[in-house]
Amino acid sequence: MGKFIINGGQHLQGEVQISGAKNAVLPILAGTVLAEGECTIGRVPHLRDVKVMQEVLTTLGAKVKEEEDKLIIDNKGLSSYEIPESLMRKMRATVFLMGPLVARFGQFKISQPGGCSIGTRPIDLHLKGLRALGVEFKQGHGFLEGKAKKLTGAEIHLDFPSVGATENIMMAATRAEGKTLIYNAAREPEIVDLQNFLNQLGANVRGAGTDVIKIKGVKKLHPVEYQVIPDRIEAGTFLVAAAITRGDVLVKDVIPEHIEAVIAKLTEAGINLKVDGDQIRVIGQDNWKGVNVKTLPYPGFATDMQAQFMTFLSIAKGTSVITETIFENRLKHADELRRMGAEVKIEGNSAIITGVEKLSGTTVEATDLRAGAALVLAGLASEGKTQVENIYHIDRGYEFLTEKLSDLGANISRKE
Ligand SMILES: CC(=O)N[C@H]1[C@@H](OP(=O)(O)OP(=O)(O)OC[C@H]2O[C@@H](n3ccc(=O)[nH]c3=O)[C@H](O)[C@@H]2O)O[C@H](CO)[C@@H](O)[C@@H]1O
Ligand SMILES: C=C(OP(=O)(O)O)C(=O)O
Repeated sequence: MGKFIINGGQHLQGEVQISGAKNAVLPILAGTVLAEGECTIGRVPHLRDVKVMQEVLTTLGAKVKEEEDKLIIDNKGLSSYEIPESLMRKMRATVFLMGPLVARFGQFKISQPGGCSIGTRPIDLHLKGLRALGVEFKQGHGFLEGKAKKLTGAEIHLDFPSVGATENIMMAATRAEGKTLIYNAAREPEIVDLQNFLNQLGANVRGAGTDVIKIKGVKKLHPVEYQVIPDRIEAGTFLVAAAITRGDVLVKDVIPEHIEAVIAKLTEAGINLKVDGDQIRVIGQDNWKGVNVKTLPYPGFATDMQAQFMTFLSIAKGTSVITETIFENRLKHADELRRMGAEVKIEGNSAIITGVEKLSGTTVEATDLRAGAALVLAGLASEGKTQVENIYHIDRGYEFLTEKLSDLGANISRKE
């Protein structure tokens, strides 16, 4: 298993280009199943999760070709609606295929996805929504089958604005007869991106970005070329990397409105940010102050930026409180940051952070994707050598991370 070796202390300088969004591309790739023919998806990041989705589509019978940052997916010959357990295990995002498969084949078979280190992550809201559209489920030992003789539009009230449930229901409803209304829908930018993609396929989806999404079912969808949005979490991570190393970095190809909550918190901490179109420049300085952060559904502060902020706040002046409200077990990075000298106390779903002057390099372990990113940031900011282990988690969500950081002057290398 690979590790990163980081010799901290460099001030990052230069420009960095943000890649396509992992959380946008995964449902969109699943959504290509809806259209019989060849879809070309652009700005696809080279990530482990994307590879797994490619493998899943190929297993279902699609022909997938890679051309630089494009994936060309020919779904004409799709012959299977069953995802093998070995692939389901590799990635939770395979659940996004429930909606598209039931819309195309009237059925699917997947293995029941488990939780992961950040929480139990049930899929009850996905199932509730699909059931309302007419899907009947059979759950067996380790598998979950869904079948619908016919999909019919329905009014669905989500108990929580789940991103994945909203996406699955949207995709299934594109081919349902009549109108579907999703109330308390998730409002994340990736939902808007999925709506734009589906509408280009010929679907009739309105309201993404608000908490009510309306879908009028259509008979047929056709293949398209589509480019996914830039990754707001990767962008946020680079903003923190620049600030924490007291650097001067221009983050390019970002949609600033997508990370307003992150920009607001960095600004409140005293970091100097200049937003200009689709670029954000961070001019780091020596001191910044602690701030309180509470993770919330969009447009609140993203849970996927929480770990990176814990690193940032661990060397801020004063005390900060981070409250994680989305996932029940997403503060594990605190243990690893403590090993690097951070002072973090966990109380329930909150982390109380007393800023220290500096962190010191040591060997730490990435427990999940963003925890891993937080440890890389800690390594960049700390004195001495940091070894981040289990970086396969980080490979799920950051394209060319060592290359991008090295180009900014970081001393980071990868050992397999
Ligand atoms: C691939 C992708 O897009 N992943 C993102 C997506 O995950 P994901 O779609 O899994 O996140 P959800 O919004 O569904 O989950 C949020 C909360 O709702 C709970 N829940 C969800 C579904 C359900 O049926 N029942 C239920 O109880 C979850 O356990 C969690 O506590 O949104 C999360 C929240 O912004 C992000 O952290 C993930 O990076
Ligand atoms: C939790 C994340 O992703 P996933 O839902 O794919 O596990 C993430 O991107 O931080």
